Amino acid sequence: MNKVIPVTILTGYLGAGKTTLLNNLIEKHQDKNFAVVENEFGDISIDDKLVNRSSEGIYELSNGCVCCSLNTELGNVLNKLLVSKHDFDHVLIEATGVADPSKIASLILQDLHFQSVFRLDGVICLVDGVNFFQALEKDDVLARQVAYADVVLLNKIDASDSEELKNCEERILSTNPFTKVVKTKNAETDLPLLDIKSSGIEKSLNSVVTGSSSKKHPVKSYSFEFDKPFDPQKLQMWLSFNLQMDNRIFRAKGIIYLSETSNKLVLQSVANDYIIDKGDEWGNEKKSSKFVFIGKDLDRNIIYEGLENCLN
Ligand SMILES: Nc1nc2c(ncn2[C@@H]2O[C@H](COP(=O)(O)OP(=O)(O)OP(=O)(O)O)[C@@H](O)[C@H]2O)c(=O)[nH]1
Repeated sequence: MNKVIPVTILTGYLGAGKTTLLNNLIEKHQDKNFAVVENEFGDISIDDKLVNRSSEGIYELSNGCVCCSLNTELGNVLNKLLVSKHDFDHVLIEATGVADPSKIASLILQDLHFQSVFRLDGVICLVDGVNFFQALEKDDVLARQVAYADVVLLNKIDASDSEELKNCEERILSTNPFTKVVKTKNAETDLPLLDIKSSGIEKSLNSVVTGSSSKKHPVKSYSFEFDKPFDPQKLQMWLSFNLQMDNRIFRAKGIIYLSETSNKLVLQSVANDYIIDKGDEWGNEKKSSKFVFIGKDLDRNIIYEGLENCLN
């Protein structure tokens, strides 16, 4: 297998509708050969389509998909899939109801071996429109799941009233202003959820209001824009310190403007890792850097001043 395989992570709190979405995606994309990685085999209601159980613990389905359980570390499971005889062109990982998706995402983004085989396509978070706020109060996990999501499906709209849904949507967007929120029943949507990487950080950052912040909850997001170019060394040091050593920022995205290059640089950070990739050429576009940071106990002014000190 020598093509780069997209990986989609499905997250969401217990019972939010992840399995429902997984089944929808498999049904809708008959052309794809999925490798589905689940926490526990049996979660997914596709048993009737099973045709055989291979010795490596990978289940082959009649539609060409394979399915295996996340019974050991994800790295081992992915390696097992890669060395298996099975051919697949997209990986769907259903993360456990209480998982922190950043751990999964950072394995794909940072592991040198996996980097060359997989690319993180997107993180889709299922939110239960009926009990979102109760789940939020229990712990940080749901806020983290929302913070990492490229798309949030605000599900079970049939069972929740419009006022409640409006509050949920506001809260989701104030936690993560660059996510896309789609209201769904049975996790059904026409919005493309796979191969969404191309929709880009840039577009999402452009829609973020500069300097926005959420209101009275611990997970906040702040966005910043700078017209002057950055000094690459200074910025690298600031990013290493704040993203790798300090645990308060748990998600960051950005477009970086350096005077040395005619291309944009794209920053992606999950958990304590970050990567900077070459983006499109600036062309005639007005050059500026844009960042969004999501995390807990963040101080907007300190971040702003820290970044300002890294300008040329
Ligand atoms: N009313 C309603 N029920 C839904 C909707 N979507 C899913 N459900 C139901 O909610 C229950 C949980 O859905 P799942 O898809 O299993 O949720 P999950 O996130 O995979 O659950 P866990 O794996 O236990 O965390 C099932 O009974 C679904 O049929 C919806 O939009 N409206």
